Amino acid sequence: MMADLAQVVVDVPTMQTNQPYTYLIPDRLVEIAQAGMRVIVPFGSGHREVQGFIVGKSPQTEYDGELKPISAVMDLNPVVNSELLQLSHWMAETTYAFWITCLYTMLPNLLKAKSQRMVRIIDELSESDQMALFGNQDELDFSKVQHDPETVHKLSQLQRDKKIEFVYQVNDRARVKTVTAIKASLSFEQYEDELQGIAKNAKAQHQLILYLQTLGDQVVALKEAQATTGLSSATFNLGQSRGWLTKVQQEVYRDPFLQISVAQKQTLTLNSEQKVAVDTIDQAIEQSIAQTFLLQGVTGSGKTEVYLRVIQTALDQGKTALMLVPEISLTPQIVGRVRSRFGDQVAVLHSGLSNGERYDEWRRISRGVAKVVVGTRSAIFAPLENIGVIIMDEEHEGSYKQDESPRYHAREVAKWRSDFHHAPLVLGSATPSLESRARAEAGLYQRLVLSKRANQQALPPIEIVDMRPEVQKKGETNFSQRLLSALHARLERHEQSVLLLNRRGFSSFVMCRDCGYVLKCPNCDISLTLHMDSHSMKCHYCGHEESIPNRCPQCQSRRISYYGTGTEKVTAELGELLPNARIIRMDVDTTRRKGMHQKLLDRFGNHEADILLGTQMIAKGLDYPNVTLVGVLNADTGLDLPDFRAAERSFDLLTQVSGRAGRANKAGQVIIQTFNPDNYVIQLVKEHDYERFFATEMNLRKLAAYPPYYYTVRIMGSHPDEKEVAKAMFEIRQQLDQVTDSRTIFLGPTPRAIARLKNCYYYQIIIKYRLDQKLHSLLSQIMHEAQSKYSRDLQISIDPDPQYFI
Ligand SMILES: Nc1ncnc2c1ncn2[C@@H]1O[C@H](COP(=O)(O)OP(=O)(O)OP(=O)(O)O)[C@@H](O)[C@H]1O
Ligand SMILES: [Zn+2]
Ligand SMILES: [Zn+2]
Repeated sequence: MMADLAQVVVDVPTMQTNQPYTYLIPDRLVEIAQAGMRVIVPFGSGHREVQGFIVGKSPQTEYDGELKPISAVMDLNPVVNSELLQLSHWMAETTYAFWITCLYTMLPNLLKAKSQRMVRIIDELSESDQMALFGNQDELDFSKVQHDPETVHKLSQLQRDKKIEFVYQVNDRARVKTVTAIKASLSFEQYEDELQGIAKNAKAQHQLILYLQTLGDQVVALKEAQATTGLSSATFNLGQSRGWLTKVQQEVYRDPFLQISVAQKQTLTLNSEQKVAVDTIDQAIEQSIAQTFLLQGVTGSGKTEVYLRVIQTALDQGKTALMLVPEISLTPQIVGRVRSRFGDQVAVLHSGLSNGERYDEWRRISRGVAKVVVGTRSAIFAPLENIGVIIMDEEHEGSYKQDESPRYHAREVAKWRSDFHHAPLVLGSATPSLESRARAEAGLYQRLVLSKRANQQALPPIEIVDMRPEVQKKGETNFSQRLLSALHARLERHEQSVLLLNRRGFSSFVMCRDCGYVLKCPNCDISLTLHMDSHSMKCHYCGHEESIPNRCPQCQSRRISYYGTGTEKVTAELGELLPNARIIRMDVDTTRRKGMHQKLLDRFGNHEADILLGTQMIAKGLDYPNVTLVGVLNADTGLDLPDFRAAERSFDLLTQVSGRAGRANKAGQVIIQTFNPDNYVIQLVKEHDYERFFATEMNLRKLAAYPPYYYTVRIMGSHPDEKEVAKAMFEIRQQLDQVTDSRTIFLGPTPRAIARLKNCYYYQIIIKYRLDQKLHSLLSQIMHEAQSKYSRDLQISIDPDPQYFI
């Protein structure tokens, strides 16, 4: 027999089912079914039905095996195009994720529909069957009875007798939003005739006709027509009954821009460095070259303007553009800028959108209506065709890596799409990740430098204030004399200040308040993490453990304590010190409600407050001309986190926040308070010297065998029983030892920082390697075997290039 076959990846996320299954395409679906569509297929035993994706079709083939047919198709057009289909497969391979999970990751939530299986009567049933099964209805929701074996048995008998059939009601949650709209039904002359026929005093009818004459072929939302004419809905209803107009349902897109204030449109003349950058990237766009550029520009150097110009070039070439930002709430102004330049062609994708808004934006993109996409991490999967350029702003940000499955890094996906479309990729940052900077050093990326601020001013001078004498003099305080008088001066000059309270790693480590000493692991030179559950200090790398000290090992002070303090407390302290200052506090609590983030920033932008005090969320992307002072209350918290990227992250954060001062015509100043004034990170931030930081940090990474010299992978195991997970992880370690390259380095297994979470114990192995041909397939094999080899409750996950080691 000849038949069309489809390869289907089913929505059963286990390793055993992580491959396409072959199904028969029934005759009625042959014309419809295509790769990239969602389908319903029978799977396993009994009446189980699952959703899946067609990932491939094979033409008419001889087959004699027992193949099951696809039950239903959920889409009329593919929801995943062939590029994204290939990408999903690559991603599943490289991130050790299930293929089905990767496919869903690419789609808006609303498309993750559940289907409902209904039983429908097609021939008359016996009175007793009718009543027992269906009552007065002629349909039955199968999920309500599927666990009752007697009913199921009865139903399958009836199905065999062709008395009933199974149908699928796809409860597609994807709902298109519509509004009532009107269009004119008559020609201009016909309206003239109608005008003759209405009474002179029927003013409203008169006006309606005149309005309809202006419409031509336009379809106008009823609301809008009412607003324009000032006529009531009764008048429009009358017009409809007289045959003057027709009402139609018009599809609308929910506007996700309501929250975002659109910045003024401005035309800037590029400075010479900007011009070189734009010209170089333009050339790659025009010649379709998949070159990666590292746009390394100091804070306020006008990177955004470069992005906007090259997006314009892509559009001029009839292509599209994709721009990623780390978190819309971190870079709220950028969306406004893109939108003001490119208007309705822009679609925005980020987690702050409702599911409906997200779905609408996604449709605008896949239909080719939106040609520019701005969005956060998952926007990298935007179904744009013919991409001309991909941009990643703040490319060093950790949020570009997803920390749940699939554990992809948007930068790697961007690279893949850049290759696919032969389009350049632009990585922009004032503080590039060491990985990217090193690749530029090696010539893999082309480096473009913006060394000066766009406003022609110098970067703001940075002053370091040693908090140890301050605290000794005045006792516990968050404000040095120096910072207070600088704040005072700003109040008098009606200028604004930004204060950063660094909460990174809050309370997780122990520091001496007298000498700044931080407890470190004797083996790894990485700070120990406080574990309240076991009342001890632990190293997350080698497992070293010691008790929480009472006295500082360096200066014997008793003032060694958990370090950290909250924004609320600090705001109150500042309120007492500067009673006349108007302060806006910005942290997770004050920005929890939708739109609050933007509201607070707008208030600050309108100078309704003098001081913006907040956590990391205020450090990036803000561009307010009146801000002339930036204060960092506590530079230390991030410095000694038990993570080899701790120094890099601190350097980034301090540089970024410093960059908020003096961005327009007024000069800026920065004050950084610290208990570790001699720390190299703080010193190099003060010098605005990213390049030296890069060189210094590279040396340390080389010595300690960390990225970018080595790649890292983390294997994580969890189980409700600690013995089980430990045993499995030690076995995995042995398995790795036997096969992998001798230069590959293993750390662990060790318990994780939060060793017990949701009643599961977590152990990890960290692998550092340079070239290891066998490692990838071995790790895939470990994933495959985990569920069959060990107890069912053991969960194994593999994270390539983990961003956080805590
Ligand atoms: N060629 C130019 N001439 C005048 N002003 C410019 C020029 N280019 C950019 N600007 C202005 O300089 C300011 C800083 O630019 P932008 O915000 O793009 O910097 P950035 O490099 O993205 O900085 P950051 O990394 O700190 O966010 C903006 O207000 C922008 O309008
Ligand atoms: Zn001390
Ligand atoms: Zn250690």
